[in-house]
Amino acid sequence: MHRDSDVYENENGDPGSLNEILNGLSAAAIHHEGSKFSDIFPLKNGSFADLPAARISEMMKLNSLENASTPSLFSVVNAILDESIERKNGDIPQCVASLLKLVVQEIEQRVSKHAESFRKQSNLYKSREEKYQSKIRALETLTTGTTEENEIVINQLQKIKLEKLKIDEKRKVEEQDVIRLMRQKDQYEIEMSLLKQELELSKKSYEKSCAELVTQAMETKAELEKKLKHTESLLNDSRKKVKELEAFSESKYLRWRRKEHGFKDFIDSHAGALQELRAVSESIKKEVLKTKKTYREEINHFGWELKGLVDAAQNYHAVLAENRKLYNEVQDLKGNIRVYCRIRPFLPGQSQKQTTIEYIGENGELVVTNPLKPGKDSHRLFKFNKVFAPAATQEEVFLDTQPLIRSVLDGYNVCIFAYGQTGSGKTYTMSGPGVSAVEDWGVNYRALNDLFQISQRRKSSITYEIGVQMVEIYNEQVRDLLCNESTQKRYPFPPNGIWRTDFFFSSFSIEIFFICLYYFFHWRIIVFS
Ligand SMILES: Nc1ncnc2c1ncn2[C@@H]1O[C@H](COP(=O)(O)OP(=O)(O)OP(=O)(O)O)[C@@H](O)[C@H]1O
Repeated sequence: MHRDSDVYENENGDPGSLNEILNGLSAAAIHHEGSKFSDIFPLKNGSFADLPAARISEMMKLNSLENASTPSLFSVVNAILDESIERKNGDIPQCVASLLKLVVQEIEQRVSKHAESFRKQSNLYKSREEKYQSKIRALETLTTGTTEENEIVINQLQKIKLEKLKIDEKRKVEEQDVIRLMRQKDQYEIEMSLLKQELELSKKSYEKSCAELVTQAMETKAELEKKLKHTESLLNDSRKKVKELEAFSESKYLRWRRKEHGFKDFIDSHAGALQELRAVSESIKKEVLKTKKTYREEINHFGWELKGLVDAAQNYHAVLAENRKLYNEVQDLKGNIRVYCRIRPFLPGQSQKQTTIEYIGENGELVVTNPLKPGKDSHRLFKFNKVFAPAATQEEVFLDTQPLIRSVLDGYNVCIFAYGQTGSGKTYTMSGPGVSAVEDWGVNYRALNDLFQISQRRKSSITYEIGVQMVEIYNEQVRDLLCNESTQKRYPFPPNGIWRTDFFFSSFSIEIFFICLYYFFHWRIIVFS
């Protein structure tokens, strides 16, 4: 940085003009390293208002204004004011005001410095003038000496006069400069006073707006605090409500979740069932179509069969009569009365060696021995329709009588007569040793079971009316075993008195056991239309 003494003297030690000084100041400012003013203030292309507050404060701290030239400082001030007037409607921010203040202070300092330097220079010029005046006087005294010396002195005087003239001219120029600078200074001072006034006004308006803002801020703060308290209380209430709602929604969520699962399962199961139903419906449709087709075919076929059946029904009575005739012929051939013999095995405790059975033939022959009689009489031959050996089962005995029993369903009378001495096995054969096991069932149970099964199978076409009669012949007396009244028990029985539609079975310790089954039936001929 140039010192003040350097500014006001040129290289030869002569004082420089004000323009040079200013130029020197500008050059010094321009070549100052890292603080070129045009870099700090973008006056032409940029905008002062674009400068951030941080940048302005940085400039203020760096003393960048000391390095700036005075015209550039004035340009800055003008630019700030123009900018503020144009953009901010006269409002000047605090930072800008501070900067302006600094700029104005800098200008004031410089102006005072310049005035001081001008005073010093003026004094210097006055002292030099006095020195030259004394020199002139000395020279004038010398002129009174020798002419040569006088001439020399005159010449020197001329030179000095010339120099003086030059200096006077320079001085006049400098005085003019000083006057100009003084005028400029006055102008600047006027501008500065105007600026100061504007600054004061701006400051006042700024302070006023600041105060207003502060009161507003206070009011707003109080209001906000009030609102904050209200909001906090609301927030607390809301939090409580949120917690309650959360708990409620959680429970509701769980309940809905359970319901959803239930519905889902229900829907899944129903969807599955629906699919199955659809599949079943499809198959049923197909089946229905198929059945319709089959039904149509069967109807046709049935029509033909019905026709045959009607023909057969018309011929039934004739066929039945023929059947009866043939059956009778078979019975005649076989014999209407058939006699079977069943040999009871030895009872526990009876000796096996005491048997009198000599021979059992396949064709119903039976040879018994009597060791008490001699010769031919010791053997006796009996002839039956069939002889059942001691090992014969209840079923084998029944199977031989079954066709005969079934013929009652065709309208024939059948009688099974069991005869034998006490303990020979009549009850065993007809009823059986017990009813709990089917294999023990005797002829009665098996016959009735068989007849009921057949009547059940035929119930769609034939209705059977079944009656039973159970009588006892004992000591040449015939008695009704199913009658409760003692007067009517003995033979002759009242008309239809012995027919019972109930069944009654019991075992009897009697000599002769007799059972007769008589089935009434009537045909019901079904005619299909
Ligand atoms: N085929 C058989 N196999 C095994 N045991 C039999 C057979 N037949 C009869 N019995 C037995 O012989 C005994 C007498 O039989 P059952 O009572 O049937 O004779 P019953 O002729 O009816 O006599 P009653 O005339 O005195 O009534 C019974 O203990 C019976 O179990």
